[in-house]
Amino acid sequence: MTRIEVDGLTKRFGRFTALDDVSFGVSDGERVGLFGPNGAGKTTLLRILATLSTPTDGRVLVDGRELSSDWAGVRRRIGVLSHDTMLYEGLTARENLRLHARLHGVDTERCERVLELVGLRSDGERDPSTFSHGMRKRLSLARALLHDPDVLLLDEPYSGLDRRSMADFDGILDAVGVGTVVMVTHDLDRGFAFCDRGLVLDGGSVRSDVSLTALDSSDAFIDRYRTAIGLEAD
Ligand SMILES: Nc1ncnc2c1ncn2[C@@H]1O[C@H](COP(=O)(O)OP(=O)(O)OP(=O)(O)O)[C@@H](O)[C@H]1O
Repeated sequence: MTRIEVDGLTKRFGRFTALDDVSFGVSDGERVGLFGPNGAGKTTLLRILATLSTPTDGRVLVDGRELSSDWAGVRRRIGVLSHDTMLYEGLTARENLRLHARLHGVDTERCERVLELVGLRSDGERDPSTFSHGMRKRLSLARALLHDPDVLLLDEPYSGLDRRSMADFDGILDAVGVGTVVMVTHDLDRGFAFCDRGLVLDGGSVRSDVSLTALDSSDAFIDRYRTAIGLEAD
């Protein structure tokens, strides 16, 4: 089953084309990494999938629902972890989650479940401004998971995390069992380990669509990545 269909997506900022006629599908349960150099268009693409930005041309369907005509229906199916942690200062971690739960019509009991999932239950009464970077990321992930989404969209989930926290983060995602994940990352090794498939973007276009499960090492992927963006493979 195709969860996400991206069809002829173009995004222009004034005269600048950030995404140029991008098309691909994401199957149910697939973990897709969006890779590419700075300015490739990765975040622009993820923000459109997340309904945080609208395309200039083309369309996106999630479970057959067109994003532009059923914004709220699509939004209910997706969880988003972006650079903006969307946490309110002055509220405890638990209060932050409860506020989001109320705003999105989610049973507040669910807050305890997601705090447990991300390993923060015993820190629920703390102000997130006193949290480490990794803890704040996990709390943001808890918020993204509150409404039990079918699709998770993650923008640079590993940035600022040490290797152990990265592995913890992957472990949480495995435990949560969200089927379909689209992740932007610059970490080719980590992306290779987590994702089934990698789309390499450059200059607003998909340069390569790589089955990561078919490759036997991240080095093989890094070679494919370098070739896709016009760098010589080692
Ligand atoms: N709001 C905006 N107004 C004008 N240009 C923008 C805007 N947002 C993005 N761009 C441009 O679109 C291009 C793609 O940006 P985007 O953030 O999607 O790249 P990226 O692949 O995520 O890069 P990075 O790896 O550096 O985060 C860049 O050249 C960027 O300057």
